[in-house]
Amino acid sequence: MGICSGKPLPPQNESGSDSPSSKKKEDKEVKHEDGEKEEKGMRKEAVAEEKGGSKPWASPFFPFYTPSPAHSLFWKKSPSNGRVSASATPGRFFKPFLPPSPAKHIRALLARRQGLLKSNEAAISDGEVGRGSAVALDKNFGFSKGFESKYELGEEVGRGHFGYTCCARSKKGELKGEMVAVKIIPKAKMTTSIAVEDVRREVKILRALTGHDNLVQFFDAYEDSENVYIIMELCEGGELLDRILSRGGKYSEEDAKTVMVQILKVVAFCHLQGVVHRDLKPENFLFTSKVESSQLKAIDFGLSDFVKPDERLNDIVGSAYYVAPEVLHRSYGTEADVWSIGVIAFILLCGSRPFWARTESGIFRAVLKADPSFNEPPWPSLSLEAKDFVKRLLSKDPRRRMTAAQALSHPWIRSYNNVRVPLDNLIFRLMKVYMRSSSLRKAALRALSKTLTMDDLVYLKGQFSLLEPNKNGCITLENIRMALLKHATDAMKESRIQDILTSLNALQYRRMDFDEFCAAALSVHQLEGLDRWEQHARHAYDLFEKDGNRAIVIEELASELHLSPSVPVHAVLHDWIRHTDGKLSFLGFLKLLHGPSSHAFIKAH
Ligand SMILES: Nc1ncnc2c1ncn2[C@@H]1O[C@H](COP(=O)(O)OP(=O)(O)OP(=O)(O)O)[C@@H](O)[C@H]1O
Ligand SMILES: [Ca+2]
Ligand SMILES: [Ca+2]
Repeated sequence: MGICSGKPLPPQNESGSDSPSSKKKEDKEVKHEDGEKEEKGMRKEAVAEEKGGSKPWASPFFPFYTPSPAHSLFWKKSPSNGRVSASATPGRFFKPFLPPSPAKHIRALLARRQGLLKSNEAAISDGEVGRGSAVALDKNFGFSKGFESKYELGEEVGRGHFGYTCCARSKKGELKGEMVAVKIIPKAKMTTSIAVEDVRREVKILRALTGHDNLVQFFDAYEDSENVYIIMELCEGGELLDRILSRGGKYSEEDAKTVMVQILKVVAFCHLQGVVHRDLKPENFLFTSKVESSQLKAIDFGLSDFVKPDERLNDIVGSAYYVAPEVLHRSYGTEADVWSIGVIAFILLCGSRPFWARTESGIFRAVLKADPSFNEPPWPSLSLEAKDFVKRLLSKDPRRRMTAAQALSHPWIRSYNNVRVPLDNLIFRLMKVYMRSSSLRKAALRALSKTLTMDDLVYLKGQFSLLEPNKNGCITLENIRMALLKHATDAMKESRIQDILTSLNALQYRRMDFDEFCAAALSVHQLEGLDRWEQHARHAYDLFEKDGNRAIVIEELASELHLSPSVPVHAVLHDWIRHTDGKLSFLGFLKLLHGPSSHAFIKAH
């Protein structure tokens, strides 16, 4: 079955960051994957386009793009009526003004959901042999019945790979007379248990998270023998992608901030609730109305999942242009969403995609290896803060990447309308490791915390006050429990609060003041990613020398860092201890800051 998309495919004639020499291999890879015809067809078209390319930018709109059907319904003046116009597609030399286009899902994702992977590929892909095979599927969801008696279905307003959305009028109940949106997912399309589970989770997550200002409001879910019907608020302003395109790609910094703040708020909220969206892209944000300043709403939780703070997911999910490197490495958490937001931010500010190539594997290579350029126009004319903001979202190492809550406290965003920053799960993860650390490591972190800048402290102060310290300026485990309960939805109440509290058990018999909180909740990895890291570290080491450094023997240091017995500790740790007095050297100090070693730590040495 071909993959049905409600929109034309993106132009395929741009030069990506992948090398031409890799093309042969990609052609081969395409043969194994679903969407082969589509890709090949597009390639032919691309060649034709390259030969006859004419200047597309005379029009404020991109002529190859047909907006979603929602446009014709809600937008009086649609920015484009035309279908793909081969001759008008931008040519190679128009880079860097490559407009974004509707993103396709990663092919392996679709293949798994359609049961198209060969059984051994499916097994390798995530060790779930047989999940994709044709065992009788239970397509009963336990949703309400009698959709037709409650709603009068109207026109289609949008379409995706998994379902199509219509507007509808409510005939009964609280919403009587009101217009709603109904996402209809045909059961016939659910050919694997993965596809069925996706729908189950989509509704469960929507139901649990509904209520946030920037998340589409969920009303109910229905089913009959043919379809699942998800009833939501009707967003009449169209997709963010359509707005980006109708503006000719670029947003002023102020306008980009308006969009970014709303995206970050809803994503920070999802992450706190333990939900990762996994498909953030401009198509999945809708405006509530045609008014330029109308609210933005996140939709489409079809690929979303629950993830615990220390859990790593491994299935490759999302849309190629927006997928984070660690997703391709099959070990990721909520940070992957932040990467996608970085891609959206990059597009908003400069009008083109940071990672582009002709084929899916080319895009993946770019995501893994290429650094987007911030030297080409319009970047030199944008503020340093805007660039720093985008770079810190597009950090390849997820541990160095800002969280959504941190991004809301970044200087570029912070100045915007006094944004309220929500509680950040990251602080609990870091506090947990801190609480389990030796007094030597705590002293090292405390020294480092004394070198934090005002910007770092703004975020930490905000987080500390969200935990509502007692009058004496200290937090206890009870404060954390209350703060978590206050911010939790049903999604989180399931298990996570208890998990977090258990992980912080060491706080049970003591309290923590702000100074110690800074040492506990700072991220060494994030600081390491900054240009000024060397200065920070040197300064911190000087402070540590004055107050904290002590003599330590190699064996003690090895056990402190949880080095496995197989590591030749004397050879490895030789330079970490100063020979003159047996105290930590600067190198040892840096290693200790990282805390108990991971596998990667030992390998990296
Ligand atoms: N609440 C809504 N109000 C108005 N339009 C909506 C609403 N929800 C969805 N749509 C429209 O329907 C389209 C498809 O919905 P959605 O993205 O949820 O489907 P999907 O099949 O999961 O898509 P995808 O291929 O991205 O996975 C959206 O892009 C949007 O244009
Ligand atoms: Ca979608
Ligand atoms: Ca979807």
